Amino acid sequence: MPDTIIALNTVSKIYDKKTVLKDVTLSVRRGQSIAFTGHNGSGKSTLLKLIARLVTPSGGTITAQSGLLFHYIPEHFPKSSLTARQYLRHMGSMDGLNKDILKEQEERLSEDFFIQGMLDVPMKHLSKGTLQKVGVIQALLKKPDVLLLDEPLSGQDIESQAVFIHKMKELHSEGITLIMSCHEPNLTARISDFVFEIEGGIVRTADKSPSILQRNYVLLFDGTPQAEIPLEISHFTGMNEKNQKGRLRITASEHESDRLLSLMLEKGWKLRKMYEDHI
Ligand SMILES: Nc1ncnc2c1ncn2[C@@H]1O[C@H](COP(=O)(O)OP(=O)(O)OP(=O)(O)O)[C@@H](O)[C@H]1O
Repeated sequence: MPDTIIALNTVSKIYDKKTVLKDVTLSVRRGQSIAFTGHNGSGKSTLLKLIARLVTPSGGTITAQSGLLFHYIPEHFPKSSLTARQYLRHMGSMDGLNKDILKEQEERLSEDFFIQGMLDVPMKHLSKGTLQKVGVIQALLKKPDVLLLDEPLSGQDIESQAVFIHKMKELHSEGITLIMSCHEPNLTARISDFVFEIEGGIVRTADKSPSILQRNYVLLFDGTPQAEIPLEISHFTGMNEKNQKGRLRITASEHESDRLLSLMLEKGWKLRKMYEDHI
């Protein structure tokens, strides 16, 4: 296939005589966003590690276009005494970034993920969700061609998930190839072009249910002193008036919610809560 950058051909992985993955054949094209779902222990992490070349297959072949920069974000980070800032500076300089660019990237990305206040805390004291954000920030200091993420949404609160989904969509639109594992089918449906399910060592395509894609969400925003209501959102039907506490409640379709979130964050609002509208 012309745009194929990674190809797995009848790949298997056996651990201690147990077959975890069997005859996996799939190809990944440049710029695709792919998710693997499956029960605990089904082999999602193993498949990501095989693609990242962190483990070797027991059978079959994995080929990748030469010169691609891969970044892999594990599900669990080692607990380190380094602060997040020290870790990011160290990893960024290993990536060959100069000090000024590194500082600018670190500031911008930590703002995007709302972790500015935690950059000087030793990583051993950070929560799983915050460590995952540090991992994503590190992976984006120098943009990779392929970003592999193991369970990036687990351990994140709803606000962080929304920010994360927004960021992944942005990276996808920039042409970065995204390959992730995820437990949450409604979240994978929002980020991924293709969802694969792993069961009994077999990898097969899973349906992206259309009903998932037509949900409505209620978004509650807190205003900051500079917050303004973006002109572009005047057509949103479920919008109430800014109340005395400077809060705003807006209902948006699944399709519109990412753009709405992006516009509101740009205009100085903070997402307080987001939930599915069942009415
Ligand atoms: N290094 C290893 N040595 C032996 N067995 C392993 C090793 N790594 C993974 N396994 C086994 O392979 C199977 C698949 O593990 P894997 O971590 O890939 O699953 P997963 O789908 O990512 O699970 P989870 O959703 O819990 O993260 C499990 O039975 C696991 O115990």
